[in-house]
Amino acid sequence: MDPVGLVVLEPRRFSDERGYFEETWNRRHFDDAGIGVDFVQDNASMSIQSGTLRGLHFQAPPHAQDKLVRCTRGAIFDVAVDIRRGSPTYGRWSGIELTPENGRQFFIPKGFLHGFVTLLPRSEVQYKCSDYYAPACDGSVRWDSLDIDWPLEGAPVLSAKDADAPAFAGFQSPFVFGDNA
Ligand SMILES: Cc1cn([C@H]2C[C@H](O)[C@@H](COP(=O)(O)OP(=O)(O)O[C@H]3O[C@H](C)C(=O)[C@H](O)[C@H]3O)O2)c(=O)[nH]c1=O
Repeated sequence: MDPVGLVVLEPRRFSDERGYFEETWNRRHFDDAGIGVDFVQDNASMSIQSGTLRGLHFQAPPHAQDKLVRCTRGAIFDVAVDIRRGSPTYGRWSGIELTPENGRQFFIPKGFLHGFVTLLPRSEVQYKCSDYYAPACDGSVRWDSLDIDWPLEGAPVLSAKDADAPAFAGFQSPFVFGDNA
């Protein structure tokens, strides 16, 4: 059972002999789907090597972030883990391959860990956030301390921060299921 709250979107793509056009973000589509969210910050990251793993991260309340993630170059395997205490899917993960070709976007609400591993060199990820960067609220969990099937061939490329992240065992989540803090 996939964690409740995660949404995969595939914006409509208008193709013609020049290529394609798509609306990558339209607030009406979220409103129509009953997802009330205001994004305030766009992020982008590029990872030189395939097998680069960024995560698993979250921002704690009062600056928790909903995220809308897409891959604009290369390919990534994007992962979200439910860390809302009391959730029927607490600790469960869901992963999806995002590429410029499939055009898929992954909506990850507050209360989830987020991370991804790149599947091709020089992969670029762009994602919208519903709150500003708040380093004092930044949190992380070790990428390999959950039963996530990362599509990796060997050890990932990690930042020092991610290499030293605490394990999920004993993690005290600041999120409560049903509390949209
Ligand atoms: C997230 C962020 C970072 N920074 C600065 C802080 C560092 O000096 C530098 C690199 O940050 P970091 O190593 O945390 O970047 P990632 O490892 O890609 O982390 C991100 O990747 C995972 C997958 C996420 O979902 C989060 O958005 C975020 O944690 O950018 C900023 O200035 N603003 C920001 O919003």
